[in-house]
This record gives sequence, structure tokens and C-alpha cells, in this order.
Amino acid sequence: MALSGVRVLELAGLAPTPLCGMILADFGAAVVRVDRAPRSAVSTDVQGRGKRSLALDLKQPAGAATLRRLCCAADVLIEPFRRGVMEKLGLGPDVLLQENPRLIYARLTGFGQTGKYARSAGHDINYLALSGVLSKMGRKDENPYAPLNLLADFAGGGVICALGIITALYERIKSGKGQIVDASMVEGVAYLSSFLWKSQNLGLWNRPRGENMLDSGAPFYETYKTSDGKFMAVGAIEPQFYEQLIKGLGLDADELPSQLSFSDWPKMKKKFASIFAQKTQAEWCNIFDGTDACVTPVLSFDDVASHQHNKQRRSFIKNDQEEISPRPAPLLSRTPAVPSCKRDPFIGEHTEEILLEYGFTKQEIAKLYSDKVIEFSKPKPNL
Ligand SMILES: C[C@H](CCC[C@@H](C)[C@H]1CC[C@H]2[C@@H]3[C@H](O)C[C@@H]4C[C@H](O)CC[C@]4(C)[C@H]3C[C@H](O)[C@]12C)C(=O)SCCNC(=O)CCNC(=O)[C@H](O)C(C)(C)COP(=O)(O)OP(=O)(O)OC[C@H]1O[C@@H](n2cnc3c(N)ncnc32)[C@H](O)[C@@H]1OP(=O)(O)O
Repeated sequence: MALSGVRVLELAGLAPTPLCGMILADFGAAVVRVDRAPRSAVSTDVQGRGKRSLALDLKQPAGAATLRRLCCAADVLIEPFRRGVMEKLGLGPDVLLQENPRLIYARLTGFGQTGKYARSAGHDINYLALSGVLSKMGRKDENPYAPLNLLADFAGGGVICALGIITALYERIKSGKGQIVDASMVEGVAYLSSFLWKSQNLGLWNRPRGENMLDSGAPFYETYKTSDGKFMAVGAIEPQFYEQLIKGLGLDADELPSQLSFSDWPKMKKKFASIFAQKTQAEWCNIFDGTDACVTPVLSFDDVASHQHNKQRRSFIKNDQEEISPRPAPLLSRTPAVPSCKRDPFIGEHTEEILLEYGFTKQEIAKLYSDKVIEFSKPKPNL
């Protein structure tokens, strides 16, 4: 796989860092999740695919020293804490990069390492708000609306941080040097919104929130309820595709206002809604599948893996526990990701094997264990 041979230490955190680590693991990196000791009963990391777990108490000097030693033999460290936490533990980049100048030290935070908010708590919605992007989201006359915690946490956070790490690894081939990746989710999601910034002069966003073409203002870029309580998504922007939408809906273009007549959009939405409400989702799929009308079913998580297109591409996978999840993307032709089929690791499940692999002796491990610096967890056999 593309990242085989790359050793990653991921300090356990909430949603974004686990995704970043899982992406690297899916593409072949050996990812160790460093969990807290004393450990909580259950890990909150549901994105532990392909990782191993080491439980380590970083608050004890011997625990911090253990991490320092691990970092000497690692390529990447990902830390998910707010500004100053790692420095307080004596694990700041100045220390770790001095000991291993090749280390990529990735800091995945909400607000970044500098600035007024660097030490403040926050979550996806706060980062999205500060990026300016949240102000653009939501329907007409409603408050801004955060689309789950997908944008800041995962797109602007986990994925952008993975991009930073891979870029730094690539650069290291030339320079031989590691560096710090300061991945702020505010900036990550702002960067993702470059199109919004750069398209302002096109008039795409001149109207209030919820009244523009791509923010649920337009009748041809909207979701509609079907007679069986499901939904269809319509994205017929270009005139030639809009024409096919109109045809599929059984309307006559000559009797309708022009596609870009803003003042007619609310009326047209009502018209489209009443038509979509007359047939089931499956019936609309029969009409629109195979056309360029840009009309697709809004699939539920129950239906998505069995949809013909997704099945044909094997876009969803099942692990040993029969749990379905999305296959890693994108597809690389020669060295595709090979996601692990095993269950996620228990906290501390691989403590001993990881330490041995990183050069600790059995005696050193026994001492760390008796000093309660590390913990082991053995999976219980199935009854
Ligand atoms: C919207 C999302 C968040 C969604 C998360 C939810 C899905 C989950 C959140 C709570 C979960 C539930 C809960 O845990 C209870 C149940 C548990 C059960 O097992 C499962 C069911 C639960 C109901 C469970 C269900 C779900 O999992 C939850 C609902 C986000 O936006 S995520 C993005 C958050 N932001 C960031 O990641 C940005 C950077 N980080 C931060 O800003 C802060 O870390 C943050 C997130 C604000 C948290 O602040 P906090 O004060 O808690 O931490 P830090 O200041 O960073 O300091 C960390 C301290 O921990 C010490 N430490 C770390 N590792 C170790 C170690 N190995 N050993 C010892 N000590 C360690 C570290 O030294 C720091 O100590 P100090 O505070 O003394 O300096």
C-alpha cells in the first residue's frame, strides 16, 4: 500500500484526529493509537480501523519519557489537544523534533496554535462559525445551520490534516527533515470554502442566505419529498440538464418562466414539490435514471450499500462483525487502500507488542506496568 512503512503515533482524541489516523492506516501506515491510562472502560473512537492501541499515562514522567522514545522511532505524531497541553507534558515540538528531526509533528486543533482562541475549548460548530462558512448555510429566514459535524471536524480537520502529513512526508524525501503541521479546523474549512470566496463576483451569493442558487434558493437545486415519504435530490443547473428535468417532471418548458427568473423560484419550488409528491422514490428513479436530469434518490444509510451503482463500485465494505462502512477513497489503481476487516482495538490491547516493536525490553515493559504507567487489555474470548 502507498503508506506502508510509515509509522504513526496518534494521541487519542475526539472525532477529527481518529479520522486522520484511520485514513493513514487505510492506506497502509502502521498507526498506533496512544490511549489514556488509567483507561476508560470503552473507547469513544469509532474510527479505529486498522489501528493498534497502546495505553499510556502521559501525566507520569515515565509515561512522557516513553512517548518521547516512541517518537524517536516514528515518522508521524498526531496530537489532538488544545494549545499548550503537549508543552505542559514536556512533549512540545521543540523537544520531540530535536530528538527526531525527521518527525512530522501534526497538531490538529480547532483554532490553531496561535491567536486569541488558541487555548479555548470548541467543537465543529464553533470552528465552522469562525471560518465564515456557517453564515452561508441554512434556509431562507432561518438561523444558520451546521450540516452534522462533517465540515470542520472531518473535511477541514481530519482530511486536511492528513493532506498536511502526506505533503510533509513527501517533502521529507527531499530535505530529510520533519516539520510541524499546524492544522486549524477554522482554516481547514475556510480553505475548503475557497470556491465561495472566489465566486463572489459571479453573483452566486448576492442574495440573502437560502435564496441563492446553491443554498436551497433555486427550485432546480433542492430536495423534494416523494409519495412514500422519501426524497429526491435535484441538481439540474446547466440549461441542457434543466431541460431534461422539466421533461421528466412532465412539464412544458414553454409554459414556464425562465430557469433563472429569481422572482419565480418560490412558485416553481411549490410546483416541483407538488409533482414530486405524486410518485414514489422508486418511480422517480425509473423516470430519471439514465438521463442527464441530475436527479438522484436521497438514500438512507439502510439503502445506500445496496444501491446498484454503489454495489457495482463496491463503495461500501463489511468488516468481520458484519458492520458496513464506506470504502476508503480515492481509489488508487496500483496501490489501493486495503482497509482492515478486524474490529477496532480495545484500549491497551497491543501495549506490549508495540513497545517491543519500538525497542523496549521485557524488563522495561514490566517496570512500566508495575508503576502503572502503561496498561494492557486482553480481548475476552467469545463465549
Ligand atoms: C462535535 C465533535 C465532538 C463529538 C464527540 C462525541 C461523538 C463524543 C463526545 C463525548 C462522547 C461521549 C462521552 O465520552 C460519554 C460516553 C462514553 C462512552 O464510552 C461512549 C458513549 C458516550 C456517551 C460518548 C459518546 C460520544 O463519543 C461522545 C458524545 C467535535 O467537534 S470534535 C472536535 C473537538 N475539538 C478538537 O479536537 C480541537 C482540539 N482539542 C481541543 O480543543 C480540546 O481537546 C477539547 C476537544 C476542547 C477537549 O478539551 P479538554 O479540556 O477535555 O482536553 P485538552 O485541553 O485538550 O487536554 C487534554 C487533557 O488530557 C490529558 N491527557 C491526554 N492524553 C493523556 C494520556 N494518555 N495520559 C494522561 N493524560 C492525558 C492531557 O494531559 C490534558 O490534561 P490537562 O487538562 O491536565 O492539561
